[in-house]
Amino acid sequence: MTATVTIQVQRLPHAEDLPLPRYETDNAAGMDLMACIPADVVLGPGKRMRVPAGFAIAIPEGYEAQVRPRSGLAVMHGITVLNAPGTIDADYRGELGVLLINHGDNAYTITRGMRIAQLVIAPVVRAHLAEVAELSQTARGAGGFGSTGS
Ligand SMILES: O=c1ccn([C@H]2C[C@H](O)[C@@H](COP(=O)(O)OP(=O)(O)OP(=O)(O)O)O2)c(=O)[nH]1
Repeated sequence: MTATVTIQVQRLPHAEDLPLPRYETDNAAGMDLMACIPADVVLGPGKRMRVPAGFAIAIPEGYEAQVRPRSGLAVMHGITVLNAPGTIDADYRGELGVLLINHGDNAYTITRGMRIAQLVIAPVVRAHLAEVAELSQTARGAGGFGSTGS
């Protein structure tokens, strides 16, 4: 059984004709985000842009939202989320933005209402940092970045 949480959403005036994000299948983890742009935008190879999503949300304390790429756009056109996963904080009340980048070889046209990314709601654990002079020993120690081979 999947946990659910209620999130208040405010549709912004420039998004009145667009649907709110929704889960496309019964068990989808992410709600698709739409491009809330007034007119088509051509994203050239290597170019990036902040695409407004047309709404703001109030995430309950203890949760975050993550802006993640859509695999279809990535595999077919090289379009992805530059800062994936984008972090939407529980105390953010501004319009959600999707930072898209074109890693493909061709220009890609983003149209109003196009589903450009997905929003995943996740629980947050906050850390209390306890400063110490030395950390506990482990077999790995400081090994990382390929230390175990390929
Ligand atoms: O993909 C994203 C990432 C962030 N945000 C919004 C919500 C988030 O809560 C806020 C701040 O994001 P982040 O902490 O990643 O940005 P920052 O560069 O550290 O800016 P700030 O100093 O405002 O925290 O911007 C988005 O709309 N989309």
